[in-house]
Amino acid sequence: MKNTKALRTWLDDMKLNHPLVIAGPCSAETEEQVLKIAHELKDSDVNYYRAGIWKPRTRPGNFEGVGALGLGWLKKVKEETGMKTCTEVANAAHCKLAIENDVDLLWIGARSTVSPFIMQEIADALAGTDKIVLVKNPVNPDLALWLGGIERLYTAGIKNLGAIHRGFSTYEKTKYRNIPEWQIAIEFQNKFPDLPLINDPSHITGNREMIFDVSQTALDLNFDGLMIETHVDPDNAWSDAAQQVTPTKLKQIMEDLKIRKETDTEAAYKSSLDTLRAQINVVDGQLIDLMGKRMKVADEIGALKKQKNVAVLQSKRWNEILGNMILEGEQKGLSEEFVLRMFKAIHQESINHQEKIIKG
Ligand SMILES: O=C(O)C(=O)C[C@]1(C(=O)O)C=C[C@@H](O)C=C1
Repeated sequence: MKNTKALRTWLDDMKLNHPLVIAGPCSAETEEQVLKIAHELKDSDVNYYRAGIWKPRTRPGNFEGVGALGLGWLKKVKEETGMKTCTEVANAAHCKLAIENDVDLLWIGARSTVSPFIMQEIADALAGTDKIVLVKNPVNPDLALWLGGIERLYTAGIKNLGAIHRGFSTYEKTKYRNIPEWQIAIEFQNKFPDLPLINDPSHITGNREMIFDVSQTALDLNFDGLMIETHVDPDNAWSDAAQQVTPTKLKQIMEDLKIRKETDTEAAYKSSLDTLRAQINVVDGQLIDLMGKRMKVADEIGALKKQKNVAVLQSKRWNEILGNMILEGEQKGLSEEFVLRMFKAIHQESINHQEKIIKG
């Protein structure tokens, strides 16, 4: 699968003057709830009305969705409000039912994207469809697996494709429910700049207070749209209560978000940007130069250790360096997370250099 302009035809054809918006409840609970939310979202920027009817849950015993019954409710949403509809599909039977019931857009959840067998089953079930199909990132931060899933659909003749970035699972507790790892979304765009990419701040944050901030970051990073879970009574939602917003709040978020343009043609802007980018080029060159110098010193330490048969890894010394660098970084406005990541990478390269010498 190659990047082509044709990948974004379905989105371009919508001729939107704002990001694509998908909103609606995490789960369809009752017909009344589904219709009430839909009516409240009818006259807004929302392009597709979402409602999960088959819900993959971490543990058994939780509400797992109303099932096929909800498809009739989505049909009613379309009849009564004119809004297009979408839902998650996770196997061939779901795909068949969703298509039969004229759901307009289907998405594949993170727990399905991880499984090539499931992705192939879904691709075969949807083969040749002109429905829009969006693929959420797998739960683990694996870009190749994400793209591989999309490619299975493409190969099955599904051409109206896109991706949803919903963040990644971690063992450690963070302020996010699923950490965004924005770097993966950036790499995604580098590989497929024309494949529509939607952000799902609801699953990234797990917390309605953080949804605006993550949505703005997504727009600042050129995302094409947002999927935001919306409920008339979020606190009493049957699933994911903490991350849903009310329709009124959603409208406010859409109003407050700043939509950035790709670039600006004004001469003064271009010239200032060129000057600053020239400075960045110089500093980047210095960084590489310094890294090269640091690794030469590491090589010398490696040679010394080889003579005396001393281990490469020296945890005490390394932890001292890390502690000092975090403190120094803080004074220069660098986050602890960044300093840790950077120095862990430097340490690994230093170890690789010394390993070459000690084994040589
Ligand atoms: O100080 C050492 O012993 C080194 O080998 C250097 C260095 C480093 O790159 O700073 C590399 C490996 C050790 O684990 C600790 C530190």
